[in-house]
Amino acid sequence: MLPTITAFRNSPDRGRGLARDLRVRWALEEVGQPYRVQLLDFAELKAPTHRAIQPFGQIPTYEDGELALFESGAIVLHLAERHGVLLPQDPGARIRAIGWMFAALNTVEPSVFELSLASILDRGKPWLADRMAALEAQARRRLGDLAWRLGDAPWLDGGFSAGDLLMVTVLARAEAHGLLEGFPNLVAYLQRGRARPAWQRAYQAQHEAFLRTRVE
Ligand SMILES: N[C@@H](CCC(=O)N[C@@H](CSCc1ccc([N+](=O)[O-])cc1)C(=O)NCC(=O)O)C(=O)O
Repeated sequence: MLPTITAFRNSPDRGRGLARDLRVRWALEEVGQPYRVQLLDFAELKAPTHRAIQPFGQIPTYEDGELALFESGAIVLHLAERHGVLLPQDPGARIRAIGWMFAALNTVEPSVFELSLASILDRGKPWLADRMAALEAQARRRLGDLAWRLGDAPWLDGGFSAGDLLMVTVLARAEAHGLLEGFPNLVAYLQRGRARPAWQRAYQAQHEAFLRTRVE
């Protein structure tokens, strides 16, 4: 029985590769694990059956036999550990790579996601412009720190790791907000991630699911 993930039916990102199942699809492709996808609409997301696995009523989830996981970062970590890929064997390098997973999800992504949220929740509010300016400045501070640390290196710490996989997906959202302007090394890093055949297979699969299920 193949592992099964959940993803959006008729994704609100309109196939732009921003929904968080992409990072799980990418990790599955990197470790060479075939998988099934259960596409959910918003009502199914919030149904008790789905909430039994994902208490917040979101995608993605990952099921494999008795194992049921939520949190895209945890699923990527599980796949990396189970398949012995995406994380170095050396204990010090391994925990540093896991540290970059946390940095992607806990330090960089929040400032970028906050911008996405404000542009939706505060749309039309008189304070939107000021709030977006403040959020953009905060996000660009984080991205500037990341750009400085990455420098001209191909990946964040040695070879490509699960930390890079998550960071690349965070930068894709930053790019969608125009936040990578002025950070050419982050643009190159993002493109390097997207050039990986596993990313391309993952994106193609997610995009095809959108095209099959989109409602105009
Ligand atoms: N921390 C969780 C967060 C998962 C999450 O945010 N899931 C979102 C989809 S990916 C985030 C996302 C949403 C929308 C777009 N978009 O472009 O429209 C892009 C990404 C979801 O299910 N949202 C439905 C809900 O919360 O009710 C994880 O990493 O797994």
